[in-house]
Amino acid sequence: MIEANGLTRTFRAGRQSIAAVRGVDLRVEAGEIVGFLGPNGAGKTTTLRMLTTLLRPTSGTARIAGADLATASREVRRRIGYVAQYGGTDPNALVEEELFLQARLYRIAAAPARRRVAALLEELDLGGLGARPVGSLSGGQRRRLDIALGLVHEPPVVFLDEPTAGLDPHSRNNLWEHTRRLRDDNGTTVFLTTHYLDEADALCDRILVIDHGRIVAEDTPANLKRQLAADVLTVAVVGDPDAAQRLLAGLPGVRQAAVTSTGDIQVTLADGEQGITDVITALSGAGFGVRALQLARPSLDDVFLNLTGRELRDDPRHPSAPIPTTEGTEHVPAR
Ligand SMILES: Nc1ncnc2c1ncn2[C@@H]1O[C@H](COP(=O)(O)OP(=O)(O)OP(=O)(O)O)[C@@H](O)[C@H]1O
Repeated sequence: MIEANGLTRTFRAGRQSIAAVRGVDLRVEAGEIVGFLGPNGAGKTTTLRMLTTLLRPTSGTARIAGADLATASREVRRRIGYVAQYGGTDPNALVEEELFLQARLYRIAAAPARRRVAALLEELDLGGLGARPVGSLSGGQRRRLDIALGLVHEPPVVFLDEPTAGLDPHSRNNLWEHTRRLRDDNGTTVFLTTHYLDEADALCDRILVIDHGRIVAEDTPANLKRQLAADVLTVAVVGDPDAAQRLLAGLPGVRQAAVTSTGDIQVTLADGEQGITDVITALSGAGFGVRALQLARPSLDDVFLNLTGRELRDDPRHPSAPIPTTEGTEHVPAR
């Protein structure tokens, strides 16, 4: 559904040449939800702007929903929805007017446009808000309107730029639910950028990590965690911890075993779920009792740090604690 080869963009800033995106290859299948992550300045926005025809690549090619970016950019625009980080909607316009206008801009005739608006209001949980001025919506409602505006022409692919930035946790969950539904009910392909690793983990089938203009990793969240960060098991044994440590250090699947200052044994495992069984079996076979066990699974933060040497959330523009919106709670209807 999205295929890019060697996508490159260099900017000129005075005498300087800035290689923002340096040969990005990517492939997104129909119906996938793919998260595009990277530290500040990594090249996410530049890539997104190229894929959505807003910026011409310096070199490289891409096809979106079957249309070539360079030779059929108008067709690309027709086949994609793009939800920018800051929607430019007039705050005084009414919600349904905005949607209707957008539908008309896509040359949808008046009667079907009205039907489409009604369906979208329902789909994105905005029923009853059609006659409200856009400026009166809460943060979560506003983001859902932005998404509805991007979906008016029923595009098979939608690009979301930081869809939940600044929303409170409840509104973020609600938006994830809507994004999943887009894919599950309509088969829409979703390509999104995010600064929230928990969002990428919870929502995305696959993650692409970009750093210094190049893709440095791509896989499912689970595989990335397995490959790039380890599970750590802390065991408290009844018996001599040094002897237990020597025993555990020799087990297959154990990368490292060390006795901590409190006399526990910290075991780094390639695969925590399998490893925990092997550790217990080996300890009890050698006559050690087990007083306590604790397994720490890696997070995408660990993966990210390993890959880029940087935290994803070290930018004050993207605080780790989401800024609450005026809306306290939003109802996610049971499905
Ligand atoms: N119009 C421009 N002129 C010059 N340099 C630019 C321009 N746009 C982006 N850059 C540079 O290209 C690099 C990549 O920027 P880009 O905005 O794509 O990163 P990003 O990953 O989206 O970052 P952020 O998370 O901060 O939004 C940065 O070094 C940026 O300063």
